[in-house]
Amino acid sequence: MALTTGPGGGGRFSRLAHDSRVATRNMTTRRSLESLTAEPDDNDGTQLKRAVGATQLTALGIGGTIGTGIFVVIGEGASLAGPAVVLSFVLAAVACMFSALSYAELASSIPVSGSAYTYSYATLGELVAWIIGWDLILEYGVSVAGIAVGWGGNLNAFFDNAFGWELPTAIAKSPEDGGVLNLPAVFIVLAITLVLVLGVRESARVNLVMVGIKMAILVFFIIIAFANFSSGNLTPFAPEGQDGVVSAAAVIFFAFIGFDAISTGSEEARNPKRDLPIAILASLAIVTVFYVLVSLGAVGLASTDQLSGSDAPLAAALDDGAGITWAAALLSFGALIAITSVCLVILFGQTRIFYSMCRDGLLPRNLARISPRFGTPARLTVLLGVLVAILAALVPLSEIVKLVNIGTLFAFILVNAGVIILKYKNPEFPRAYRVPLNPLLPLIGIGFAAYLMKDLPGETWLRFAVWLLAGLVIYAVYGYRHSRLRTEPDRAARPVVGE
Ligand SMILES: NC(=[NH2+])NCCC[C@H](N)C(=O)O
Repeated sequence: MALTTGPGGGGRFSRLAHDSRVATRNMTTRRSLESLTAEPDDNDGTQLKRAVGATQLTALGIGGTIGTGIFVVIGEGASLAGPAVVLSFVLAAVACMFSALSYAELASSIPVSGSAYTYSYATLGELVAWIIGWDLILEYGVSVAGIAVGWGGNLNAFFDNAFGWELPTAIAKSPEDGGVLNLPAVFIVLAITLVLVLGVRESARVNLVMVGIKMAILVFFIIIAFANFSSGNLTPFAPEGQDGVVSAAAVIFFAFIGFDAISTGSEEARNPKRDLPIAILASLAIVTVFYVLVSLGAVGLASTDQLSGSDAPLAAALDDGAGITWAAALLSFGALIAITSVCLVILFGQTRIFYSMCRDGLLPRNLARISPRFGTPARLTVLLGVLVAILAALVPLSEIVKLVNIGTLFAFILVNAGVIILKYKNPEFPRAYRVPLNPLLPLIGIGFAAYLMKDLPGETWLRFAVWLLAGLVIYAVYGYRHSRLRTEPDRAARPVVGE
């Protein structure tokens, strides 16, 4: 699976064999679709094994998705929407569905790693590719910081429920939440960074086990919740009305991000054209069923105040709501495992995307150098790990969630646009899976993403604008001039390894 091989994967290097016709000095320079998808013409010994089937890809999607959102962010959703947070989950799922169709089409048609960054290099040109790559750094890198903060909250819930003891606030919360720094969040990020540097051989089977634990814990929660369901908790159902439901959906959206990470495993898929669409759509469907049942159980088990006042709302629902402390301890332990796996998958995905951008020359290429000792891009992994750890130490979760959401919704818009562009500009390009009713469904996908984006607060928009602006400046002073597609058209396809 994605994590069993070196980042960037070897196969794509040769597959990106450069098409010199596109090497114009132009920011709309595109990679040709044919060169992206052609079979490799040389063998450098790093060809990824196409060994992963639909089930394991689906597990990768679920593995990268179920985590902080359902275990933690549900609390903020409940504070915005009340028990109607269940409807927010449904709304966020529907919004994702349309974009998932577009991801399915692009992932099956351009089954190389790099996800939306690669797709937009092919369909929308280099400038847009850079913007989306920079945006994906936000989506992946920054979200790992958020996920780590959620991990810390569940660690404390576990200590509390299992031993009746908690880490002091000063070292367990960000300054904005009344602490000094969030040490558990730093710990988990650095631990995962270390594992990634050492060369994580996270096999598809190990991922399957983690996903199994996650799902078992959630089934356990659903059973206990429905057995202790008290319908009195459901009133008033939607205290903030429709606005509350939509604002909560814009935040809850975070829980659904991750099915897109399947596209980073594209190169390892045995039968990408068939299996990628299946895995993307199936994992979203399975996750949705779980989320709706879990959120319904949670709002039946505990009051809105109990859910929204906790760093680990599901554990709090079992403890404060139903008074079953041992179940709360078990749940927070399960949450730790669940969130660890999301963290690992997403930080890995981040190093892979960053690596692709370095390799393409849009970021410094020497950062992408592979450590001969570990066989991983150690330098880049440590750099990213340290940056993410600093962020995790200081920033409160709810800020990170909103920033990640706006970035991801923006990526969804570009992916939907890519599908529409592919239909008109490259109509004859072979596609194994096509979004039905193109351009209608991708347009609906864009509409939903914009709808949720507009519900995020003004300061989130401001932070996002600053992020994009910083990205444009970096592209202007660095990426535009160092892009390999432009500077070394003939070598752009080669790996950085051994340089
Ligand atoms: N590509 C990403 N940003 N993934 C973040 C996944 C977050 C995940 N859905 C969670 O609730 O924990």
